[in-house]
Amino acid sequence: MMESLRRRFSDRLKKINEFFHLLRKSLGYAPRSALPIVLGVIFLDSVLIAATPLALRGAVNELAGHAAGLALGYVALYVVLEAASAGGTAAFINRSYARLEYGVRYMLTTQAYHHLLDLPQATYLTRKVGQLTTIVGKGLQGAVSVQQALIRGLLPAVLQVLLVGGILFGTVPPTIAIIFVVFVVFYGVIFRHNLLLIMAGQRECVSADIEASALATDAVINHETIKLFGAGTELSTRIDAAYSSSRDRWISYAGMTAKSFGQTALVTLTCFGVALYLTAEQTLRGAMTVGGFVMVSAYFLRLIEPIRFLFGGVGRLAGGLVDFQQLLGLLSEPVELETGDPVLPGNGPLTLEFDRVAFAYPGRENVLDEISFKVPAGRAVALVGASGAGKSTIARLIFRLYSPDRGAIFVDGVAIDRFTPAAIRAAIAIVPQDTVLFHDSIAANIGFARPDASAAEIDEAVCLAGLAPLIERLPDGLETIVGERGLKLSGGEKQRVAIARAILKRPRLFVLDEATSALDSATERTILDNLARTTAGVTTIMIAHRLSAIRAANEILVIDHGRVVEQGNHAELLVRDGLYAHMWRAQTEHS
Ligand SMILES: Nc1ncnc2c1ncn2[C@@H]1O[C@H](COP(=O)(O)OP(=O)(O)OP(=O)(O)O)[C@@H](O)[C@H]1O
Repeated sequence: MMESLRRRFSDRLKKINEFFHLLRKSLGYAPRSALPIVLGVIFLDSVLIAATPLALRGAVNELAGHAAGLALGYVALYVVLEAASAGGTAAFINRSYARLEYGVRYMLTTQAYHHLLDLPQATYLTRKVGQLTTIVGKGLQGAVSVQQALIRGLLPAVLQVLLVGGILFGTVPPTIAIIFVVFVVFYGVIFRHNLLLIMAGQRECVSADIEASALATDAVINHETIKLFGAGTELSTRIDAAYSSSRDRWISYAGMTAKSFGQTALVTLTCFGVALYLTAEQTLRGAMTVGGFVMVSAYFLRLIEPIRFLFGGVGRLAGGLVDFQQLLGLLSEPVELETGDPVLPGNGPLTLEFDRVAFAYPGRENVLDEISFKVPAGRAVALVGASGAGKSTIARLIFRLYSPDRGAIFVDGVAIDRFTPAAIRAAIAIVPQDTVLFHDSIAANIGFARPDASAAEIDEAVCLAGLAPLIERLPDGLETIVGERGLKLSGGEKQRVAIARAILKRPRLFVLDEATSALDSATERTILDNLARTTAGVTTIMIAHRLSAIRAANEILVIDHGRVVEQGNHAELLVRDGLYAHMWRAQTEHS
């Protein structure tokens, strides 16, 4: 019994701590200059609101006593206080609050997107893009709701409760002031209880939302594949199911908030009724003035407003906290480490060395097993082998998208983990196996490799990549927009954009991962000749299935099950009559 009480108490304490932690975090995103101004104006507004019923009481009492001069003075004061609060401070709060809110939106959006871009590759392989963007969008809105509920709901309510409480204790009989305290305490207890319950309900709704929108975004991204496989109906059914589960959860959540709203309305009305009854009774007995009655009723009515805002805001606050919590979770995921030297020394072609490198993707068997090889500066080395042998994985390790589990990789004799990933990536260019382009112009997609490149340099890269005939044919030339992920270009055209981009970068190490696999033989020959000229003197790693594309390499490494099983130039490997010779015969015999 004691143990279960202790556990319940510590659970509660944990939840309350978590709640305050989130509140503190959300305030952390408020611009420093805006927050004190907003808080100052809210304080002033609360003082005005608390003082107004006092002036009203004075006006009613003096009117009842027919003291014309004093009565008019109180009426004037009442009007001025009302106008100052309703017109002046309220407008100023809106204006200064906008600076705060948009400041938070800016800080959080930019921080969230910088963070997403800095997350390691592995994170993207386990999450859907729609999931990440929904978390950012909802989290941002959540932080704004939390701030709003706090700064425009909770804070004025607390300030007014304190001020009104103080005034009531000084001006009306204690029984009435005690009703007020009972009201605030009941209110507080229900508020806290409901907030925790509603947060739990919201959490379920939000995760259903994120799941549904991740599924829908994934479907939209893959719309072409869905059409090609006639899977539209199946996907629509799954999207329907996901959204209907989210709808059902939101409906039951709305029931929960309505119940909480009902409870608080009951407490408010009961306390209001009892307080007015007691005040009326005291007034009839002559213990209070009519002005005092009007004042008490004005205080309760005035308190109902911020309190209603607060209650109406419980759902928003709870929802905001849950969404914001999800975003904070994402923001706390570790980013790629940027420790190490930010620049690679020298500027010539790099030497590259793999020394007994072993690597496995998380939860998978070893892909690379004790791989060792060396590429001297300015030489071209080809990696060949069966599909899934681990060739692209070697490229990913060079780019530091992953780190070896054992062994080490060196550039110019220095271990690559001595440099930041950005430093390594700045020195290398890749033509990847699958080219994905930005929804932008061809020029922008090529220039992306080197934003300071001149138009003449982009034109040169376009020619070397064999893109010139295409550009001439297109009405908008280099300014042609390539569509979502480059969908308006053919596979071979996209690949040539990627080649132009890599050429423009003028790297110290080229990685060509199936760089010409989507091209016809004649175009491949021309581009390979151009590439040979461009990469002459630059260290190059070529990965290819079509052996004709790499036969000129200085050295060819045959990879099998994550190991280098043969090594030599084309002629040497043919003489050796091993796996390479077998692959070569298989390809030439069929052509
Ligand atoms: N992100 C990943 N997570 C888990 N396993 C992966 C991941 N990427 C690749 N693999 C697995 O690692 C192995 C090697 O993949 P890799 O892409 O290096 O092969 P490859 O030799 O380049 O193949 P291909 O010639 O078909 O491109 C494959 O079995 C693949 O399924």
